[in-house]
This record gives sequence, structure tokens and C-alpha cells, in this order.
Amino acid sequence: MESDLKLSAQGLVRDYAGRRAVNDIDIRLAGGEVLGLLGPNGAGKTTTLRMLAGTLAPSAGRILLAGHDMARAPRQAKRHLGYLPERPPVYDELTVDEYLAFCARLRGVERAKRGAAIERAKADCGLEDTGKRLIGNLSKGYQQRVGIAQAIVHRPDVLILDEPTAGLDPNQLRGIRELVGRLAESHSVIVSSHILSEIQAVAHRVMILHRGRVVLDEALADADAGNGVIDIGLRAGPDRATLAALAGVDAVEDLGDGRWRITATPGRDIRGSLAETAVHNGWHLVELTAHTPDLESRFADLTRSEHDTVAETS
Ligand SMILES: Nc1ncnc2c1ncn2[C@@H]1O[C@H](COP(=O)(O)OP(=O)(O)OP(=O)(O)O)[C@@H](O)[C@H]1O
Repeated sequence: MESDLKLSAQGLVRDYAGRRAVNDIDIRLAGGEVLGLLGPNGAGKTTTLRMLAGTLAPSAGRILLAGHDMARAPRQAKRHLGYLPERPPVYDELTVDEYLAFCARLRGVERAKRGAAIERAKADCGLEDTGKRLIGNLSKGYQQRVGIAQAIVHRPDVLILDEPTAGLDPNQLRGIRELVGRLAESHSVIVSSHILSEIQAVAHRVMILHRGRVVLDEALADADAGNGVIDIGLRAGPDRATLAALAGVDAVEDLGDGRWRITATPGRDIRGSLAETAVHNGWHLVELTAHTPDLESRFADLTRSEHDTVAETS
């Protein structure tokens, strides 16, 4: 995995006029991985992504892209990177073809290969019929597609997308979400959002930022598995010792009337195996309830500000 790292950042810090916006963040992105950066407004997502993309210098920390140091060898590092900023960096007065030709030249695509690179980027982004149109006349969703096309025209390994669905209507949003999902099949991607479902739709791993710090960094399957406390009801159940001996079970509490509260080993999701074991042994399973605070409530808990807490308790 170590050698397969496409991007790594260590100890990233960014201060604005003495205020710390990003505080000691580490990020690792493996080949083919999609990392969702989630956080409320002002959490530090854009600042982090701008540092990773090489458009904002960190106050401290180191960024490597495909092994190239962003501070020491920015040109080599950026060759491996495509970046869609919060506002797509498009020019209204250019046609889509003119703009993508300009971007391909900027990104160092050889002259002889530019035409093919532009056609491929347009095809990937569903822009086949828009080449001659002025960008300023396109809908917001299509302008966003153009913004993504410029990020992939030089076929980078790593794509950084800052809130790609922000401000879109539901149809445009669905289109861009599908596009990001498709791109994620062939790139390593970091995508930010303040909306959890956006991240869940595409990411393998979620990193939650709050006040410039990472407060959660988990594979989405683990993050969805909850806290591993399960209530189980068995009409013809075994004794406590039998339940406690099951794989992945840490503790068993007798709730009475054939009901048990089972605590799983941290990181294990034993709901499926518990149900299978109960059925296999004829324990007559009548209830299985997981106490799983879903990612949404964990996100809310982790990013609650002191202000909210005071307001709620007063
Ligand atoms: N150029 C700047 N000068 C001063 N402070 C800034 C600047 N850019 C961002 N900040 C501050 O840094 C903090 C993090 O901002 P950032 O834009 O990175 O957050 P974000 O998570 O991307 O939020 P949003 O979703 O609202 O864009 C905020 O408190 C913001 O006000």
C-alpha cells in the first residue's frame, strides 16, 4: 500500500492572519481510492484542498504527489493532479473547445495529442455536443462539467474536487454525482462536501473535518457499522456463556425474557453472523436491533460547536 500512495500530506497547517484554519492534518490517498472530505462550512475543507492542489502554500507540512514534493518540485507534482476549485475556473467568453485547448496547453499536453485529449475529456464529461458553445451560455451544471473536463484533460492520477455539486439543481446534481462516480473508477479522488449523502454516494473513506482538525477518518463500511451494540431476542436461546463464546462478541448482558444485549469487538460488524448462527442453531430469532448511531448522527455529534451545545442545554 505504501508504494501505491498517490498523494500524501503530513502535518498540514495553514494560518490566516494568525488564525489557524487547518491544524496538523495528515492525508493519505492510495491508488484507486476515493476519499470524501466532509465538514460543516468553515471547517477547513477548501483551505486543505487548495494546499493539496498547490494553489495555497501551507504554513507548515509536506505534500507529496506521486512521490514529488509539492514545495520543491511543483511542476512535476502538478502533472499528476487535476483540480476543480470551489468555483469552476472557466471563461464565459470562450467556447468549450477553445477553453479546453487552452487548459490542455497549460497542462503540458503535447500539441499533436491535444485534439484527442480534448475529445476524450468531453466524452468523459458528457460534453460531446457542446464544443462550439460559449461557456457563458451553458447551464450551471454544464459549466461544472467543463470545470471537471479541464481537471482531467491531461489524464492525471489524482483528482481533487471541491464541492462539485454545490449550488446545482436536483437534476444537475444527479448528473454531476454520476459523473464523479464514473471518474472515481479510473482516478484516485478527493472530493469535498458539507453534505454526507454526497460523500456516501461515491467515497470509500470519509474524513470529517471540524475547526481545521480531523475528527474522524474511517472506511465508509466501518463508519456505517455503528458502535457494535446489538439487542437480540431468542425464543429458544442458549445461555450467556454460549453467546459470549461467539466470534466477535466482547460482552453479553441479560435483558430478561430471552433478550440479550451484545457488545461486539470494536471494528467488527457481527449482525450478519449473529443472525446466521441463531438460525443455524434453531434459537428462534425474534429480534435483532443494532444500536447504530449512523454516520449522520456521528457527523452531527462530531461537528457540533460549543455554541450549539450551549444553545441546546440552556
Ligand atoms: N483567505 C482567507 N483569509 C482569512 N480567513 C480565511 C480565508 N480563507 C478561509 N478563511 C477562514 O478559514 C476557515 C476555513 O475556511 P475554508 O474555506 O477552508 O472552510 P470550508 O470547510 O471549505 O468551508 P466552506 O464549505 O464554507 O467553503 C474559515 O474560518 C474561514 O473563514
